Amino acid sequence: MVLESFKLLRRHTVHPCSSGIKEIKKTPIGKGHCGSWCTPEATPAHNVLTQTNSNIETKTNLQEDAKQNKESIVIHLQKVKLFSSSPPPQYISINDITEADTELKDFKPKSDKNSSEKETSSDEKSDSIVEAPQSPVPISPNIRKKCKGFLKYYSICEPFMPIDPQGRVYISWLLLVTFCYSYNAWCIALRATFPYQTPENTPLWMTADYLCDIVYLLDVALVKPRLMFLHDGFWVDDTEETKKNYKKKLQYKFDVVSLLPLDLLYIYFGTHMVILRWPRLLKLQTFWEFHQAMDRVLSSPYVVRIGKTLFYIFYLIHLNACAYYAMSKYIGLGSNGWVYDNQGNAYIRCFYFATKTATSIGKNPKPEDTKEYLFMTAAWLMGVFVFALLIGQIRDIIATATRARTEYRKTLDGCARYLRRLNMPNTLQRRVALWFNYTWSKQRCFDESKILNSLPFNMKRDVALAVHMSTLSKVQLFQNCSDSLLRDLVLQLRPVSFLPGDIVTRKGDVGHEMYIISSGECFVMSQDENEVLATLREGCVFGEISLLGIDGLRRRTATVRSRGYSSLFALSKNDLDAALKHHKEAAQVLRIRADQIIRENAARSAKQRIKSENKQLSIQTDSSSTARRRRSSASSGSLAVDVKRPRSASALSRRRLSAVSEVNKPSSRPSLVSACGGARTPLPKIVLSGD
Ligand SMILES: Nc1ncnc2c1ncn2[C@@H]1O[C@@H]2COP(=O)(O)O[C@H]2[C@H]1O
Repeated sequence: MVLESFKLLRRHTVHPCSSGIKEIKKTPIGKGHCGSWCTPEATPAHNVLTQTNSNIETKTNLQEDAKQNKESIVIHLQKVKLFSSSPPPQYISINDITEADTELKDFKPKSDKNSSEKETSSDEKSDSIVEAPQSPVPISPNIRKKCKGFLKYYSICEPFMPIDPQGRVYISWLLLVTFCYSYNAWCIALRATFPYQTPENTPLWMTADYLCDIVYLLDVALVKPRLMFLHDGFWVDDTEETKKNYKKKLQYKFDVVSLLPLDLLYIYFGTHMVILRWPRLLKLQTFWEFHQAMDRVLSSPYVVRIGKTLFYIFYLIHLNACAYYAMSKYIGLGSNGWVYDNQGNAYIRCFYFATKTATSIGKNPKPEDTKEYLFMTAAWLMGVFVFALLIGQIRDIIATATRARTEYRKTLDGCARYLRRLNMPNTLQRRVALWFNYTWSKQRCFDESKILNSLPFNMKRDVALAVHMSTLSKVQLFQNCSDSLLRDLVLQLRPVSFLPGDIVTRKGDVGHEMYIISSGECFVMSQDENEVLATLREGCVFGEISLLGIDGLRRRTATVRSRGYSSLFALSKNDLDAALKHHKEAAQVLRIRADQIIRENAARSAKQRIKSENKQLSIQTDSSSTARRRRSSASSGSLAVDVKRPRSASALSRRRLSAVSEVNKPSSRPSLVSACGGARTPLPKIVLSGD
């Protein structure tokens, strides 16, 4: 019996708050309406059988024998849900199991043979299928349909198609609703106060009004109820659920009230009572939603933020202008020096007055009675508090937009001031300024890690990988090693830049970092720095020999100079050691390359030593033979015949060689530019570059 119950439970997991088996039919199992992995069961409204493949059930305890103590047996079932919120572990008594059994029996006659087959097959599948994670952004229905051009906007008209809240179609719709909202916000106050609605143009105004109302209605009835939403980390795209979700929101109530047909009272009051349309102003949330969406989507959201703040400022001035006109009309147009004198364009004159009172105190028409004094006080207070706030907001937005540049300027100025105070040479000051300029133009920031630190580790790594991918893909060291080496190292790489001629590593220094060239070129210089041994380009690695400590070698084996402006990634010894500990193959590659370079350098210096020894030897032979000649000529006296002694062939060739080397020897240390011209591409086998 117990075993049977277990089998039963394995096949039909009863959700702890299951309300009835009949709801199975309602609940789509597996993929949702639009193919995403959000099942309505993940929403709070659904207390139905949980049959997702992702649920792993673990039986933890069977307390006693079921046959003997049927009612006291408690099976502790802990449901571990991988991809949805897990309810607290439940203790289901054997009664519950029996209930489940009966529910199943009730269910079986209704379902046909196929369905039971389906169940078994879905059971089998549940063991084998691994649930794919849902896309972090909802898959836009119009993208799925691959509609092109204007056709994709058609999807919004399909009544059963869920709408992606981040998609372009929805944002376009929000733009339309926001336009209608702005029309209402501006025109209701304008028409209610100024005499711009006349019997002749009333039909035009009313047509515009009702077109906007239609948009409002469509928004409440067709669009908002189909908006996908996030629940328990899943995008819910079941239209029943999206509808329920919308109805639960406060926004729904405001949207419905905003559609109140108070304008039916026109029949009683007349069409000039435009103020009856005030509920339309309650759709403010859509206006905000539009700006939020634009803020998310646009590459420079500062424009949207400034636009929104300007909208508020102008709207407040507009309301002030309407109030001023209404007040003037109430007191009597042109009846005293403060009120509007009914001259010129009424709206422009009143808007000008409202702008003046809101932004300045003094030099305004003097109020003459209590009402006017109250109006002016309110206008000024609004100017002082609200406008100051809004203008401050604009300043903040601009400051945020230019923060990185401001910080860069601050650092540069601080550094320049410091060098000037210490009377540092002008050339050094110029170099520092150049370095700042170059680093800023390349990286747009000085500390990359500061920006990325707020991200979770894996995301930070992905961002760093994406940013540096173009360079890292050219590093041969990473190409032959496992991907995880790249992932391990990418966050440890520190971007550094060098100016033309800058020394990156100096021969004989203790090595603390190795480098990967991101852009630019570097020269590996010979011992006397007269010759370029190798030209390293994008993707090349250098500075590793002293870090590997081969044969106890901890010092730099060569001086490396930046040829022009160059950007490198520096990797510290500790980070390299940590990475190589887990990536033996990379350690091997580096070691082989280092060995090869050491051997090449040793061979080269041995050759040079022999060459210089030979030179010295030939100089010595020459000088000794001259001395001998002098001695012999002195001994033979002036009458002695100067007989030339034949020289040995080796001495001759040595002399010729030394003559050649004298010709070839550069008169002075070559400049880097001349060295670039004759740059060799040495060690073709060992340079770790993409090309
Ligand atoms: N002949 C060479 N060809 C290419 N690279 C070299 C050569 N000699 C030295 N290097 C590189 O220059 C670096 C200088 O610092 P390291 O000795 O740490 O590591 C050295 C090598 O990576």
